[in-house]
Amino acid sequence: MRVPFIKMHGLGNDFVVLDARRDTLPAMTGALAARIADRRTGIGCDQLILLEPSDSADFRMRIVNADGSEVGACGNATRAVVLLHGAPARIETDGGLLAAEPRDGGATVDMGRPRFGWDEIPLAYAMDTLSMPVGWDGLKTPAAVNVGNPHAVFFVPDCDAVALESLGPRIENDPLFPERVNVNVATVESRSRIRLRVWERGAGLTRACGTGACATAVAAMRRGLADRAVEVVLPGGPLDIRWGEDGRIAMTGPAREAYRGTFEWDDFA
Ligand SMILES: N[C@@H](CCC[C@H](N)C(=O)O)C(=O)O
Repeated sequence: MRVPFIKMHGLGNDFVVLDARRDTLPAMTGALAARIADRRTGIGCDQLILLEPSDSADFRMRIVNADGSEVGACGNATRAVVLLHGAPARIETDGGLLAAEPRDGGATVDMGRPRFGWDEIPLAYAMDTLSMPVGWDGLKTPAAVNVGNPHAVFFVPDCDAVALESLGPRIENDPLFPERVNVNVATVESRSRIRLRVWERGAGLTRACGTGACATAVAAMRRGLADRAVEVVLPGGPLDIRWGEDGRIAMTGPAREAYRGTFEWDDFA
């Protein structure tokens, strides 16, 4: 069976989007998604995105990491799919209901309210999540935030100097995080600008992570390091993050369609 796909990205965090609202597709499995995501033998992407019909929203978005794990949130993909939708949309995800609207070649997404309880991250045992009393080599006392998915945020003098390729997978898979974790290293440059690199759970180093930008901005604001509106600059470019008085996070940034194609489902099944 030949299946159409759309290749999209948000600041270089790239996606293969399959639209099962229109095309009837066989069931997606983690192994199949991982084969499609493979950059040498598949189409290649950080996340596979499946759009499906929804009873409670305009459509449902499923998010599968390159390693085949299905997860609750992806900020960059949310901007990409609302751009594709071409109109304001309510989107059902495993991490909650999101409202998003296209804007200037990108989108603004209401990412909802962050959660800070140790069991909501989740962590393996109770501890302070604003300044966790733990460390891995030079990286220590992270903040933990759940924005539909789990994040650990480390504030460091220079995020470009951190060996994230080696520390990222160690922290991601530490038993302290029973559902693994996305690892963020951030440098606060001013009260309105933060530099950020992210080792993503299930995908490794990516050029940008929307939920990572939200988690980092909120952690910096809670620690009194930043104002309620910040520019978070990732290797792929900047995102505008605002944490409203109502507790909800608004993320604004670009998204692009790169190209469209088809593939033979059975080649990957
Ligand atoms: N790229 C994403 C996050 C994708 C999911 C993440 N790797 C996880 O496992 O939670 C973003 O833009 O937020």
